[in-house]
Amino acid sequence: MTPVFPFPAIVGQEEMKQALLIACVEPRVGGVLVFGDRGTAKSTAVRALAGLLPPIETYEHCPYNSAPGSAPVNGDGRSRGNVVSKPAPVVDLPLGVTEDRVVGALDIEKALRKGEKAFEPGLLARANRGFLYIDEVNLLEDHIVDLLLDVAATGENVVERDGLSVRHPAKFVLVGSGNPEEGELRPQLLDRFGLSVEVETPRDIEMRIEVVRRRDAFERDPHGFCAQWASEVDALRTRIAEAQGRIGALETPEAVLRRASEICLALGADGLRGELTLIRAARAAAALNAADEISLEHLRAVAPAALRHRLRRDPLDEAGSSARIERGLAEAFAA
Ligand SMILES: Nc1ncnc2c1ncn2[C@@H]1O[C@H](COP(=O)(O)OP(=O)(O)OP(=O)(O)O)[C@@H](O)[C@H]1O
Repeated sequence: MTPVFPFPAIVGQEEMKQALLIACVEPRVGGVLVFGDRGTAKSTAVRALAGLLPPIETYEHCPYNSAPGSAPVNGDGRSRGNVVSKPAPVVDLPLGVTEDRVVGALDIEKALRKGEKAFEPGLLARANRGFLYIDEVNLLEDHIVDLLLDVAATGENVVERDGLSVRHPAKFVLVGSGNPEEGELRPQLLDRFGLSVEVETPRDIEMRIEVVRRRDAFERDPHGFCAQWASEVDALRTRIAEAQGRIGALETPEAVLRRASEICLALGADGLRGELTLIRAARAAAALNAADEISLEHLRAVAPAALRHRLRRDPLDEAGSSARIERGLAEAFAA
């Protein structure tokens, strides 16, 4: 099997990498949106994520990636096989996918052949305990995005139709990428993604050369290239695992809570998802930095990703939401 391009070998694109790491450490931040130019390592980064998460223990033939010792989903009597260790799943959701394929449906073949009412699990089952990736999420039908966001928020897929009543765990981090020139997401959907990052084609010539050099080295000898990066991948994997262990004990000082609300008020963010995400993301950033508590610096570092998609459009401000956030943050932190 050809290995995937290693995460730490991605040149630059720091905000995207940081947002994905935060989602690994704290999946409750909600999904991550990665919008920007084509060919800027968006899908490369998502595929590399699997290599950063600890493998999952599950049953060999379990389509839901159930944890060992858990009861079979809906009392399914099929043999699940032995417990094995598998890489955390990264499941692609293709455009034009049907709702049946996403949530699962009645197994027609079984229904016709044996008259049995069995459930054929969908992509949400396969993504359990991993990542669900939608390239060109802005081109996906709204009702599918809506459904995915619901399941991502609850961690459970409930199917009630065709005489079926099935409920199974579907805990995954949703990552959507797209190019805004090809269409935008409705604001209602935007707001329900936890973090949103912008990726741009690097203008720095050294950076561009480094991208080509690394990609070329990877394509010539994928195994050799991955071996060269193995210690960095290991170090990052350990950092994530340690952050996951540390995050529950992190304190949130009053000053940080207050500043988060002040920033959201000053920027006019809609609703309170902004504050909630800001604090969760800052806590994950602090855990990744092995800090004892969340600081104002952590808050500042994650604020653009947590808030840029939650600002009301201002038709008179041509600078765009990223520039508005930077201005707002500069004012909030100058105080
Ligand atoms: N910063 C980078 N570091 C390493 N490789 C990069 C970088 N930017 C682009 N690449 C390389 O460019 C190619 C295209 O990247 P990728 O397929 O991830 O793009 P994408 O952003 O998902 O684009 P699209 O939206 O068109 O699918 C890959 O071979 C990838 O390795």
